[in-house]
Amino acid sequence: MLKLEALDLRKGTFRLQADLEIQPGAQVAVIGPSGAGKSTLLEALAGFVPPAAGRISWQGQDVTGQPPGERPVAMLFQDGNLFPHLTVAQNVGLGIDPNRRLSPQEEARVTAALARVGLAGMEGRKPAALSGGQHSRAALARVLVQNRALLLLDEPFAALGPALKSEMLDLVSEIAQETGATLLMVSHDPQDARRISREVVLVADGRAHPPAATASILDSPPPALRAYLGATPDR
Ligand SMILES: Nc1ncnc2c1ncn2[C@@H]1O[C@H](COP(=O)(O)OP(=O)(O)OP(=O)(O)O)[C@@H](O)[C@H]1O
Repeated sequence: MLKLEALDLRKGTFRLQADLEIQPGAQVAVIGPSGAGKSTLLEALAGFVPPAAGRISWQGQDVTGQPPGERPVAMLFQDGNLFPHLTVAQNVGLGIDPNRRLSPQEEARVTAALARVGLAGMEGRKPAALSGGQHSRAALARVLVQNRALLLLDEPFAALGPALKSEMLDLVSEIAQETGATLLMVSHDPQDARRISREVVLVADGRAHPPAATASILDSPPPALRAYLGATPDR
């Protein structure tokens, strides 16, 4: 499991604390008011924000001091971050080797990942020749080839229209189930949480709270979430 013990994260005067556990294979939505620390939490899990105190462990192994590349973590960002001068296959290959020197087996992994996300035959295209949804799929393939146990998604599909977003969420959820990966997804849309997550980590009031059942937290939100949800078109 993913275990955060007395974790204390700082960014300037901002402070976020966390004491929680997430079971392997869980698909958890991370929700909370703007500026509450959702991205900070994911950045700390990925190794980009060294904690001021506390411990992060995965399957009993302390990863608190591990550099990002050595953690069992792959992260998908909102803009997908594809390099415009590289082909789709080259962009995905970066997930395996930043220098893009791939063995034939690794090339085959890239091809398989592209097929899995519905981009078979588009290996040689440049990102400019992809639609928004295809862009997201390529970015997801790059995460897939990394074969990491923890997938962190920071509002990855916010720029897509509702139908496309639902399609991508379902694809991510299916892939996570197939690979057994544990999924943490920041979202501003409660419907995203309802769609793929049975559990929610609420980040509010300086704390990332232990996972709670999605339906119960969204149906009767705690005060810290109520005002924020009131502004969203959930109900
Ligand atoms: N470099 C920094 N120095 C000081 N404070 C920072 C820095 N970066 C972010 N913060 C503050 O840290 C807090 C948490 O930011 P974070 O991006 O994690 O929030 P969030 O919940 O992801 O917000 P949003 O939903 O708006 O994306 C915010 O109040 C922000 O102003």
